[in-house]
Amino acid sequence: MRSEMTSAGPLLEIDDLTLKLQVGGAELTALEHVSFSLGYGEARGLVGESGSGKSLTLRAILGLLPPNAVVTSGRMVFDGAEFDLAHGSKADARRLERLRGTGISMIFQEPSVALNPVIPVGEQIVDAVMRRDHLRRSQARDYAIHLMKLVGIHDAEHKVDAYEFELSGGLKQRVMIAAAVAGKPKLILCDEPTTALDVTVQRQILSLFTHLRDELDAGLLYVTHDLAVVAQLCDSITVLYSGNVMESSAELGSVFDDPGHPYTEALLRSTPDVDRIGRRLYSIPGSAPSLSDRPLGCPFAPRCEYRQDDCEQARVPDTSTVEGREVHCRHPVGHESGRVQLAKEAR
Ligand SMILES: Nc1ncnc2c1ncn2[C@@H]1O[C@H](COP(=O)(O)OP(=O)(O)OP(=O)(O)O)[C@@H](O)[C@H]1O
Repeated sequence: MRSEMTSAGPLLEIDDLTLKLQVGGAELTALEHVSFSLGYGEARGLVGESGSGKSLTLRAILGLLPPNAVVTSGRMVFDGAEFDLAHGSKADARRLERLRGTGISMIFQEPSVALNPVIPVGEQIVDAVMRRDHLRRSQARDYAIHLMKLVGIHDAEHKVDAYEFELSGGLKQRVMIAAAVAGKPKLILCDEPTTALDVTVQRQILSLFTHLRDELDAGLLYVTHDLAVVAQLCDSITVLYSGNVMESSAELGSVFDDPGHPYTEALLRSTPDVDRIGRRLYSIPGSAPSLSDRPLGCPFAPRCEYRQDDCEQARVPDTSTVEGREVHCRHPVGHESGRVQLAKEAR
């Protein structure tokens, strides 16, 4: 567990982020009162099924939202500097822009989207280095080659002059990781960076992240739907469902051992596990609501095995703390006798 606070507080704090999307004349809520924090050097998994609002959360942090998105509330503190995400001034937008690439970097799911096809990949890393350090171009190139080696590109002296179309998917992703760390960011946002890769390369990239965490001491906010990835890489976890935080904890192990929210418990049960080979994998019944069809009460209630009448009456409780972590549920798993045991047996 490497989560650390400085006396000034965490590296990143997101507080009460609510985001609406204008779609066909309607205003749809995509994120509702989302809050979490990340310590210096900490890796937090931001987890949830497709459409739960993970990418929009990252985009809000970067200030790169789609044109039909409106942040109606939200405050961000990054490395001691405060940003009003809802009513940010032009000066705030310029401060956020300055953070991109130096204070905060992003690694995307699909590297081809982020890499420029007509500029050699090494040049793109050099540009990122020079945004941060006032080096001569030849020095920046040497540093780019060093970074390419750091991310496991063997013949970096040659690959530095290659174009992205000449590289395999795994190598492209390594180049993008090198470009993302070139500006020595304090925070790296990762949006499912291994999803587009085959399983063997996925594993290599994940161990690269583990290695880089030791080298760089950067905070990592890692978006994924895969709890096995979170288990390998992260210290802490925030579980999103339909734009709401369901459960959030600085202690990943405690959530995996005793999930507090029925949704977290269902996600864990539906994660493949080598110990359970041959046993049928649980799948959560039904599907997540669309933005235009969010239920009045807890959004997970229609799929929840433990739902009670009051779950469908009003939104999820604002805060409910169960043993040091936030669980936004009226009837958390383990709070009623026998629940934890039942959940464990089911897993
Ligand atoms: N610009 C947009 N206009 C309309 N709807 C949008 C827009 N961007 C995102 N959405 C919707 O908002 C919801 C949250 O999207 P988001 O991309 O954040 O989900 P996600 O958790 O990252 O999903 P995935 O794992 O599939 O990438 C989804 O229902 C998505 O379809």
